[in-house]
Amino acid sequence: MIVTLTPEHFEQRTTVYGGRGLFAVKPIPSNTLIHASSSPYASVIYREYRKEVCAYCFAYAFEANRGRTWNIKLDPNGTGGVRFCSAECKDAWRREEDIDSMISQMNISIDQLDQKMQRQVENQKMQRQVEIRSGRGDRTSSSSSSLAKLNPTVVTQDFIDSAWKTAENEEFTGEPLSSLELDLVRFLASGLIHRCIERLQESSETRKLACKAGTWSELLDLQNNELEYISAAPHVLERQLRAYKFLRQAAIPTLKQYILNSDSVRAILGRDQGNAFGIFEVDGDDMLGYALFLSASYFNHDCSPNVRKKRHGRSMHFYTTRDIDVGEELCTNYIDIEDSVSERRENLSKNWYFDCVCRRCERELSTLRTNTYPEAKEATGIIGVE
Ligand SMILES: C[S@@+](CC[C@H](N)C(=O)[O-])C[C@H]1O[C@@H](n2cnc3c(N)ncnc32)[C@H](O)[C@@H]1O
Repeated sequence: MIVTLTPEHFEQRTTVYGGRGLFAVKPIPSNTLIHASSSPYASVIYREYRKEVCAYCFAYAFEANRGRTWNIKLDPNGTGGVRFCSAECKDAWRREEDIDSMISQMNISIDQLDQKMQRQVENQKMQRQVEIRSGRGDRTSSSSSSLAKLNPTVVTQDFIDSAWKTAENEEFTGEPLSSLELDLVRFLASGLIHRCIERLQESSETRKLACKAGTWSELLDLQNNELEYISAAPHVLERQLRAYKFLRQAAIPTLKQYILNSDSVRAILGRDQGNAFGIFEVDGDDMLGYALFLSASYFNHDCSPNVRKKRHGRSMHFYTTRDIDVGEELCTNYIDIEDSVSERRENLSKNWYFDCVCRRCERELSTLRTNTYPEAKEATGIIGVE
């Protein structure tokens, strides 16, 4: 399926190295805005930043407000730490995002379950100490995860499927979620809420607003990196399973149907990795959270990119960095392109799970090989500097 993008400057095509990419359909001058992805489908602001980042436009208080937190709260009690930089942002968020108050209700529910888990663990610890002191308990912990029991040597799709199937029948137990896991729960909830709104209000005006972020089928059309990601970082699966089980327990009634099985959650998680963008300060380096912008997920990476991205409030904008010819692929950079070729390739392989095929890598690798093995150049005649 081809996603609807700003059609004026480019089209989506299959690349020679596999997968899809965006190609210029006409000459484009440098510094042209070629695409704006107006709102994320799923997003989260990290817990530690929630009082300092506007929930709607992602403005960072430390940039604009000289180090103070934002004081326009979602409700007078500051429920869920959701804050805004202005009354306009609060209104827009309520109108466009918090349809039927779903986000507000989910935030409250997540916080309540988290607090309940914290209290339970405190009580269990106290109980245990009493038992140990009175000689009735031993000092070893009996908790072990279902994942540890499966103990894979190589992660396969079967292994992942079976871990998720098991989780579908398990209650959330054990340690309370870490901040990272709670952020993941909120990220998943925001995506599921968009999906729910799309279903609930298919014929209304509200749906049009909600769909600024895109549709569920557009999300499903993104590249799914579940196997690559879990193979590279198997420990992450446990974090995902815990987030899913917690979410199932915390979900408000309207969301329950989307998490009875794990399909929807896995669909979002599989697209998160390899497609999500960091939400950075506009003019700084702090990463405040992350977001999935569906229509912006077709720019491939190049170590000499011809497109740069810049966040404008809630939207992600893409500009050409030089004049572009018809037929050229439009690429951004996913990583720091000041790094050496080895560092870049290691970063892309470890964190993005692909071997970069860009011309700059090819050229620099070639130089590296020639310098390391000069005889290779003589033998083949094909390795050399341009
Ligand atoms: C954000 S998606 C880009 C769109 C993707 N090509 C698709 O078909 O959906 C990132 C994925 O594209 C591929 N990709 C992007 N840049 C690449 C590059 N320079 N070399 C090889 N593969 C690349 C990788 O598979 C990567 O995980």
